[in-house]
Amino acid sequence: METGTESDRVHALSLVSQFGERMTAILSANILLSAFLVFLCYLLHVRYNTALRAVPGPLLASFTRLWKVKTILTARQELVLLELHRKHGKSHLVRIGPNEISVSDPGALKVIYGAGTKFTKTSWYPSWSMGGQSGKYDVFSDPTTEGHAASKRMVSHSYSMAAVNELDLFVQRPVDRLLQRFGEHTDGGTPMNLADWLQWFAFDVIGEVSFSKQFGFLDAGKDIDDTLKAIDETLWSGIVIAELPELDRIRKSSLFKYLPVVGGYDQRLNIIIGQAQQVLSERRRGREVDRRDLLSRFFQVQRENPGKFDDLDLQVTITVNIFAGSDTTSIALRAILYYAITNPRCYDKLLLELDEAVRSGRISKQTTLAEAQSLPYLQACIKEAMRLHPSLGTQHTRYVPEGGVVLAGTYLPARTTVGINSWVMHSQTAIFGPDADQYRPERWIDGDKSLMDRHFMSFGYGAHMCLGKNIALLEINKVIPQILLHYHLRLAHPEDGGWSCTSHTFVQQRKFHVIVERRKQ
Ligand code: HEM
Repeated sequence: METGTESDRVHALSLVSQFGERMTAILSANILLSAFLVFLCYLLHVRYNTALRAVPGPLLASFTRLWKVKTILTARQELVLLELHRKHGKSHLVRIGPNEISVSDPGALKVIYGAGTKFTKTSWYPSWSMGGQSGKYDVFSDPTTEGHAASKRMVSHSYSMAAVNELDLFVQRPVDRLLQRFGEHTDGGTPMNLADWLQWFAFDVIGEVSFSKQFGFLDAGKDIDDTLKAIDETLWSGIVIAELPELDRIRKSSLFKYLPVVGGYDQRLNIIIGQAQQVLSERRRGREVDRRDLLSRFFQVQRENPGKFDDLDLQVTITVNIFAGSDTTSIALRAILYYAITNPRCYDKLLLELDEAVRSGRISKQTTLAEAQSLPYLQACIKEAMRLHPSLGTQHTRYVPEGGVVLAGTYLPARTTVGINSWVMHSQTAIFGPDADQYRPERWIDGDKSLMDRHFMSFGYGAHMCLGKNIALLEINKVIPQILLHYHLRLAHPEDGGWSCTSHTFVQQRKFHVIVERRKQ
């Protein structure tokens, strides 16, 4: 009897236990199912409960910003955007994030970026702050209209054409050094990798014009202390943080450095910030310079505006020059030379114009900006290369202001992120002609130049137009004619296209090897 009771109890206990296990399994399944349904509802909400639902684009992009991050990590985001706009051409809008639209409508350019616009820079920008962990904004990273305007007021005069004209000699020094380096590659010398040499040149120029001190890349003929490698890695980390600004908020955490791609961002950024700090302290300690470089102009701004432009302002302004002004310019230089030498008809025509200008005395040995700008075909070649290969591969993103906006016939509510990519705008056949995807400098001579100029975005647009544009143009207009007049260039490896490109923020060209021959003068 007792034994029977015991076995009944064991049986009952086992039933209870089985029941419990089943209930736990059912509950777990229910919780999982509920979580899945909640997640599904969230995704559907993100995808459809918005005015953006009608805008075409990749399905995944409408659910998550990770689509854009993935696209960036493919290293040719501008080509992906180009392809999407080709596919959805009629709409002029492509949804590339749950809350982000890429715009190709030429009419939207003025609306988004034009004078008096209420569109503001997005959370993409602050993570690029050259103040590093101090959080101090520079003129590029400041997302506020007021902050940006105040910084710009302080420094813009130093970048004016009048100021830049005084920088001619600063640029000539690195030009001379570069020409010498070209000479070392002639007479059966090894092909010259212009991807490297033009980057070293552009960095040395920025050193000269900013603080009268070259980085020394042209002398060393190499990336000293892997500085440029560090900058490149910083750009990779920077763009991922810019796309996922949540990461910016945990940058100060001690675990941040262990994250893939973004970890070590500040340490690398500090290499550039450190260079600017060193230059500043050298000058404060009395290093003499006999010329008016940008730093001496910024010191003057500081003296004339006590309390309004402190040392940190000065430091971020110098740092942003290095960051924004070097790679961008070298990319433009590579593009100008690449497209010229790979299009023999244009190359011959350009050389004819340059040789004739020398013969007639229109340009001097150390070509000045004004002289170069008087040569229409050279200017057309510069514009056309910068149109086909803009230095920045990113969208210049802005928030739609209060009240929303109608772009390309679609209403977009306030706080939608919108942007135009210069690669996409420059491919618009309505503006640049049916052969917009071809290199044809003549379009800038026989086409509607004014219309094309109004849609040329390589230097940005409107209030945030590149501050260093005049400096970049000075560099380009001095060095390109001088190289072409002295040396004949041809691709060393035409069979593989002559270069390869990868883009993070900038669309960098690599392995641009050329055979250099001295030209008969
Ligand atoms: C060919 C060379 C260059 C190109 C293609 C270029 C391109 C650009 C573009 C597209 C922007 C606007 C970005 C945006 O709105 O998101 C910009 C802004 C800027 N660039 Fe350049 N840049 C070049 C050279 C330089 C140089 C040489 C400097 C400095 C010495 C410089 C300093 C700046 C600064 C400070 C800004 C921020 C302007 C603002 O937001 O008000 N850039 N640049």
